[in-house]
Amino acid sequence: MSSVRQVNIAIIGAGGVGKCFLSQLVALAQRRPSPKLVLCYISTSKKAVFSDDYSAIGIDNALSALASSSQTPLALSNLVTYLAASGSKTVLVDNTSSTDIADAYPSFLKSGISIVTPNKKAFSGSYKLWQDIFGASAQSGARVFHESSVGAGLPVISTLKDLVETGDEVTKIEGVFSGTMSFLFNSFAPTSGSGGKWSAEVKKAKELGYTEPDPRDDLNGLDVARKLTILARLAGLEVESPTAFPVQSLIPKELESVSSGDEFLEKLPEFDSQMEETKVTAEKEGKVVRFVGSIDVAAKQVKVGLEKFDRSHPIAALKGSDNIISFYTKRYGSNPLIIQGAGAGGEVTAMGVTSDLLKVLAQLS
Ligand SMILES: NC(=O)C1=CN([C@@H]2O[C@H](COP(=O)(O)OP(=O)(O)OC[C@H]3O[C@@H](n4cnc5c(N)ncnc54)[C@H](OP(=O)(O)O)[C@@H]3O)[C@@H](O)[C@H]2O)C=CC1
Ligand SMILES: N[C@@H](CC=O)C(=O)O
Ligand code: NA
Repeated sequence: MSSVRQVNIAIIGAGGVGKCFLSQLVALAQRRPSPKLVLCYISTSKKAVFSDDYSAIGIDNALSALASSSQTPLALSNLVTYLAASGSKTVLVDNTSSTDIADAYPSFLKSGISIVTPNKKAFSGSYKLWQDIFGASAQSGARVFHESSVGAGLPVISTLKDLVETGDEVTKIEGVFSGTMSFLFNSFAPTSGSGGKWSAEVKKAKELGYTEPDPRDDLNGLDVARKLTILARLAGLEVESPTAFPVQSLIPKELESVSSGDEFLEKLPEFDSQMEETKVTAEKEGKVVRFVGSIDVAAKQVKVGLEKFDRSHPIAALKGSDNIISFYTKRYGSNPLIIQGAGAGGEVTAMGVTSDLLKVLAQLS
């Protein structure tokens, strides 16, 4: 039986993923009355809702409370102090892509505050930050889970951890790791038919909530590089950063210095011919082009970029925002363990965050 009666929840970020997480939290609180989940803090980058006595913010009214609030977010060091002083077990849910918040994870964890997040920045930042995060967690007992930082809700991180922790030897990880890139190439260069214009598909991917807040973070290959950094570290490689290995960018050279994501999207149609050329070159060989990544654990090599595939290849045949991730291991031999399914989108990403929250609750009890 649970000894913890109440768990405080603090949420930062109420965008595409954050809103879906909130609705999953409403359902979770209804399904599982114990421990009582008390939302004591919620913020976006401009607004916040919280009170000195930690009184519960109605989870189902949190968005309207945020919209009408005149409070501004606490500075991160003050948020650590505020949450640590509540006297209850607390979980921070970081639904942003903020590097500043990621850099503060060790402080939250040292203060006993557990973290669940789809934000890749902390786990793909410097190797020192990685060590500080897991060191702080081991020291305080606070938990940290980040399933949705790779493959959205797909069980990619938990599977890799299980393989490693049960003593299997992971030799290679490869596949399609970006929901945005999958969607873009599946619709721009389909295995049959002609496909849409590159810039129009990029705009659609953003509207569907698949891209990073700034879609250039997807198109420059860094989002995939961040995911591979996380997986490589879990597989035992001390990768220093997502720029420590070759990463192909799909940003036209002429747009590299554009200042905002909006201006980038506005100008992108002028450069559609560049991606069209790449597509036609592959078509002349009877192939399609796809954006993939791989980690060769033995050779300690990680790479991210475009490759050509036969139309019958499982990577060429993906649909929508699907990811496909193959784990080659000693136990699985030449037939890899394969995980496939939607790799982006609010609901499936929030599902990974909610299931991480359940893991924390199980371990706090
Ligand atoms: N979308 C997807 O399919 C997937 C997303 N992820 C990850 O989930 C995270 C969220 O993505 P998504 O919901 O799509 O992004 P959105 O841009 O839709 O939402 C981001 C939210 O975070 C808030 N925010 C940003 N910076 C700060 C800050 N410094 N302090 C407080 N709040 C902040 C924003 O507030 P404001 O509006 O005021 O700026 C906004 O509410 C990202 O890390 C992303 O990589 C992971 C897997 C899949
Ligand atoms: N922008 C990312 C979101 C999930 O990590 C993607 O498209 O995969
Ligand atoms: Na995942």
